[in-house]
Amino acid sequence: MMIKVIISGFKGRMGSTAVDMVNNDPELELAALIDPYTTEKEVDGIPVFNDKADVLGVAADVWVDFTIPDVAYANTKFAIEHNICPVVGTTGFTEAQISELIDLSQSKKIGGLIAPNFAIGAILVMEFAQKAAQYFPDVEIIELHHDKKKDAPSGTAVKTAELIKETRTYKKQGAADEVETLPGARGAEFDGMRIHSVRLPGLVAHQEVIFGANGEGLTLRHDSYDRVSFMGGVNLGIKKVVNLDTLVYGLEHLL
Ligand SMILES: NC(=O)C1=CN([C@@H]2O[C@H](COP(=O)(O)OP(=O)(O)OC[C@H]3O[C@@H](n4cnc5c(N)ncnc54)[C@H](OP(=O)(O)O)[C@@H]3O)[C@@H](O)[C@H]2O)C=CC1
Ligand SMILES: O=C(O)C1=N[C@H](C(=O)O)C[C@H](O)C1
Repeated sequence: MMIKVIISGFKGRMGSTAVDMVNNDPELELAALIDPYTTEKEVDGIPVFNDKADVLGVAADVWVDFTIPDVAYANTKFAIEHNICPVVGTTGFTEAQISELIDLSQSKKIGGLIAPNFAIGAILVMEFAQKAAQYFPDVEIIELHHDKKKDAPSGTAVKTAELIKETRTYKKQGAADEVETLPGARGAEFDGMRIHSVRLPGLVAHQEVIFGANGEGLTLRHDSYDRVSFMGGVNLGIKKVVNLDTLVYGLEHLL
């Protein structure tokens, strides 16, 4: 069965890469493209809309979303309400939003995926970090991204910290009497861990999870050098969600 895909945010860095991925897979077909500002009415015969409500006349199975946080939350809700399975890469969802969307998907029996990172290497780093944190409770996360990124910390860093929290014995890190002589010097705090965000031109998406203990250290690092690194995960997500009856948070649930 051909899977019909809507891509919201199709003119962006990730959305445009996803358009190429769908066009190169004979099992997938573009159903519609969404961007709020474009004046184009179609691209290569695919209808283009400015508003999500306009896609309702289009037959579609999956809604791929690479937009911005507030828009992505409303889009995901809209997709589920209209029986379209969301595959969402947009980051910045709150815990409350994710749990509300999971409940909604279950009440409608609609599959879906919210994945802060679609690259297999990034998923493995999260898994390894979760294991390492059982033995190394002292950990700092450094995420490094291109300087056009709107949200900080990255969704991947937040998800990594959430997974570490599940296995790490709580500890507030650093000296009890440490003082920031420049505010922000110690980064953001998540459950006693620190997360640092670097933004530089030339970078794509990178993350280090650094563990320290008496006389030893362990560093896990992942690099996305190209946005094509995310496309295997997006493709897998599209093909899996159509057979699910719940939304899941994290690509690891589908591997
Ligand atoms: N899960 C993953 O593996 C990955 C996730 N991401 C995440 O994906 C998101 C997008 O990243 P990226 O592609 O780099 O960002 P871009 O800024 O390149 O793309 C976002 C696009 O969404 C458009 N947009 C804004 N509002 C709407 C709307 N209401 N409807 C449809 N489109 C809209 C923007 O238009 P305009 O620019 O005109 O405002 C822009 O074209 C971010 O949240 C990022 O963190 C990124 C990489 C990998
Ligand atoms: O904005 C990006 O580029 C990326 N965003 C995601 C995030 O916030 O974790 C995934 C990846 O790191 C690239």
